[in-house]
Amino acid sequence: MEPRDIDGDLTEILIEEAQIHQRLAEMSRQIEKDYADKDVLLVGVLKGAVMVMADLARELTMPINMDWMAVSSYGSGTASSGVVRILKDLDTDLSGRHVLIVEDIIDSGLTLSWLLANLKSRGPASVEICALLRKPDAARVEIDVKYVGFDIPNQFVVGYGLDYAEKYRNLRSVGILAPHVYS
Ligand SMILES: O=P(O)(O)OC[C@H]1O[C@H](OP(=O)(O)OP(=O)(O)O)[C@H](O)[C@@H]1O
Ligand code: HPA
Ligand SMILES: [Mg+2]
Repeated sequence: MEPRDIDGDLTEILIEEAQIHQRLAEMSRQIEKDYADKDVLLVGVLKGAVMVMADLARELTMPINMDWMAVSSYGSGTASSGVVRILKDLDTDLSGRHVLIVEDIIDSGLTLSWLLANLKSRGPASVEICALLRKPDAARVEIDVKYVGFDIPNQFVVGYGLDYAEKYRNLRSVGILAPHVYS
């Protein structure tokens, strides 16, 4: 049987695994400084942020708490539906907590602007955002993001947690999905 090679579905590798880890290390040093005297709660946004959360959390040398929320707005397409649904809520009470949302990507910004407002309404001491990727040319809302890994072109990317129809999350690098896969 032919090997089923998912790399063949990419037109280009955008960010190699080593670059991701190097950047996450730099971001972690900044987070350690900024939260030197604070207990931080990392809130990972399922499912895309699983890889970022796992690697960022292990790179951080300070004590942290972790919790997860599942929201979905893309379903099995390549464009945001604009409607954010909570599929799983946090287990943690946010009152008085320093929350750092961990995301894989900010595309239109609709998911995070909704999530930010939702979490801020729960009485936390602070809420900031850490996102590995951001598409500046796709922004439909302005969001104040404290930690960003890479600004990328406005193309649909997969890998390192990011999916197309639930596939490609296990690629170690981030690449541009070939249009023939989804058109
Ligand atoms: O800035 P936006 O245009 O709102 O897009 C970003 C969001 O879309 C993706 O989630 P998705 O809905 O695909 O869920 P998933 O993480 O389970 O794949 C991604 O993980 C972000 O949460
Ligand atoms: O470019 C993307 N790829 C995968 N999932 C996404 N969710 C928002 N943008 C993207
Ligand atoms: Mg998705």
